[in-house]
Amino acid sequence: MPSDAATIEELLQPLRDDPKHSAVLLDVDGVLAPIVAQPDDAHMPETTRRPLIEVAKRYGTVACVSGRRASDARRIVSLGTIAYLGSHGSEVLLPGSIAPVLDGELMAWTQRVQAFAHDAFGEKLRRLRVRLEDKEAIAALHWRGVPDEDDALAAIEDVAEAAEKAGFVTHWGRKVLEIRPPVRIDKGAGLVGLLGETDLAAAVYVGDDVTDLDAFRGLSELQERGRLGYAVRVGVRSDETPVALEEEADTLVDGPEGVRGLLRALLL
Ligand SMILES: O=P(O)(O)OC[C@H]1O[C@H](O[C@H]2O[C@H](CO)[C@@H](O)[C@H](O)[C@H]2O)[C@H](O)[C@@H](O)[C@@H]1O
Repeated sequence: MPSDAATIEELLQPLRDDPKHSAVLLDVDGVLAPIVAQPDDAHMPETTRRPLIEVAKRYGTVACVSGRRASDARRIVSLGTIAYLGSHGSEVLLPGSIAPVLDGELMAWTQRVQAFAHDAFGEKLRRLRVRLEDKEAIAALHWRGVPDEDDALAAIEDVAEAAEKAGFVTHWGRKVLEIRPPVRIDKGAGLVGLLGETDLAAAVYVGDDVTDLDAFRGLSELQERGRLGYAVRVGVRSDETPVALEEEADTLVDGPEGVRGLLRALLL
């Protein structure tokens, strides 16, 4: 992160100068929706929804980019006029669409991923109160808030090792292990797919986790391709902030409250 960090208002000025040719790109969990123990309980507060509705009216492109299924991200954000990139950029749900466009290569793995996950999710993980999230081609094991997080993590590390041996790819997020197919899943590639044919003056991406680093790099790729002028990468600080996110972000804001402030700053 640059040491002579400008204020968020200053960093967002190029977007405010040309909102119709600017993109506002937002992660969901830990950014718009505060982190909670049960993924199904996540929601975006009304105090965030109000400025987001105004941002969606003013800016040319507004999209949520989530590790969740695109439809799940839209359920949480509950705004039909913006785009959703789900499953870490692999699914595209355009504004007003009923169903997402899915990545065929990824979806072809659903049965194999789910079979592995259900076998792995045995008596031991259940006793430790680990939760299994079914995202079709991706399976997620969550241990946030279980009675013994250390024991749960140790058991999940064993599952990760077995998953890698079985040919899957594992990815660690905020108190979650994802078991993924060995195909490219990348928020940056998703963004380049969504915006690669659009000429943008400026864009901001806001994220809180390792998977968001790919989105930061996606902005750089759009710049290198000459499709995007100015880019600002915003990290969302928490007690779980990955070091790499702090290093690669242009600036940091504090939690979903800080994101709300950023949305309001886009409307100044
Ligand atoms: O890319 P995101 O929109 O940030 O999605 C990342 C993961 O978010 C969810 O898990 C995280 O949030 C949960 C609810 O606050 C929390 O309980 C969990 O510990 C976090 O890892 C979601 O369940 C995952 O599928 C997403 O990949």
